[in-house]
Amino acid sequence: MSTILIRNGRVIDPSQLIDRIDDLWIVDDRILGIGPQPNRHPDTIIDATGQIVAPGLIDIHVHLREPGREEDETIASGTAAALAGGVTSVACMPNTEPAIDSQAAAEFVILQAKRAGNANVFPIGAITKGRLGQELAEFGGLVEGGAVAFTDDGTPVVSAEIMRRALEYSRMFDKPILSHAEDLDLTRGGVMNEGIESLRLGLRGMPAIAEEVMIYRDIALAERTGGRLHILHVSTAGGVDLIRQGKKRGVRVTGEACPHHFTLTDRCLRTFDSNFKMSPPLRTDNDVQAIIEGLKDGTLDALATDHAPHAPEKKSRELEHTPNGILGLETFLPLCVTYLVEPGHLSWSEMIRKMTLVPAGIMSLPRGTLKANAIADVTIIDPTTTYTIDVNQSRSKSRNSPYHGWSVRGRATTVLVGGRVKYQLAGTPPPQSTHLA
Ligand SMILES: NC(=O)N[C@@H](CC(=O)O)C(=O)O
Repeated sequence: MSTILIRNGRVIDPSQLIDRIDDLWIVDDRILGIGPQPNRHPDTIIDATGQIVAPGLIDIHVHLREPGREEDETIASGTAAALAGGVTSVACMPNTEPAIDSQAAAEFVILQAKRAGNANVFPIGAITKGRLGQELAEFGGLVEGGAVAFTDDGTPVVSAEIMRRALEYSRMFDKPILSHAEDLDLTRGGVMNEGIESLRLGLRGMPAIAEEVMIYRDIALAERTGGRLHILHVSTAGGVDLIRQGKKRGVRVTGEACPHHFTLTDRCLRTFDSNFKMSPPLRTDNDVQAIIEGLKDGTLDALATDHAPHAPEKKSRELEHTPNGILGLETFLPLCVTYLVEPGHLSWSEMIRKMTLVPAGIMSLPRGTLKANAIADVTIIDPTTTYTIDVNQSRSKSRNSPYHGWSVRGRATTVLVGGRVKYQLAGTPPPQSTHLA
């Protein structure tokens, strides 16, 4: 038996409404409890004075690229990047090659994650076979193989009929359908948001309405079927409002926001830098404000990254030919601290809730809490440290971050997965053994 005491940190656990200076005790792979534990003696002590002790962060929108695109990322490299960002669990997207659309494919992901031994990985299954939008995938087999949700992310489900069936069928498994909300006719050929900036730059735009019509459709289908719908990477003011209205009507809909959609705008494209190209695209100041409002009033339930690594040779093509997407895992926490907590939009507890308890709830992951007997995934955060993001230090195989050189605040210093220290930021004092050498 091994007992770890994480001493004197500011323990923030939204699942128990805890935010106080206290000790956290771990025995083997489980949480023992918060506060004094009579007759217990730690084998190891981690001093968390001045730091925040939170449930391990969860990112439910991650592209790990394996199988098939190992030049961009592998399950090992992506989960190493997760740990360096304080993320102990990721749910990974099925737009791999081949797509994760079968029990065997889901099992492969779980096996590779076990081999890597970094963060926990929960695979997400495709809605349609091969993500081709034609025929539903075998949800039962996928669930059997460990899939926690379904999506064709990267592309929308074009057919409303198939989306309706997916929402109906998923009820049998109580798993959410994740919507990549995009009307492909409206976005065809676009490389950025459609608006005054695309006009100035002479670049083909993707209008906000392309996202909004699909969010509208999918909420209507969820309302009709009673299925559970989660809207991925919400980027538009109109989208936030549709989710808000849907929730008011009692539709089972949740939404997520990614850091790039509340820290950047389409003005960034003036540089023609491909690291500002992603799907959905960066929008306007008005949309950024709406996303922040949505996070504040609970319309946007979760924070997630849409970590989308692409190898340098792909991201160095001209804007029109470069793939969509940017890295997210290592910059997730500092961007949320710097742009949500520091300006006072969210409290620490509210932010951590959207990175732990809520995403765990959306995908029914047995994670996201420091309750006694829970799996001991813990992220220790230095809330005041400022540092400069250096993409060349990334554990990802790719380098496509628009945040290189940015000065940010807040960083994970020690990360435990299943009661084991899996990551320590360089310069962090190692855990102290209480036994004589
Ligand atoms: N979000 C992105 O910009 N890219 C995603 C897929 C997607 O387009 O959603 C990717 O897989 O690269």
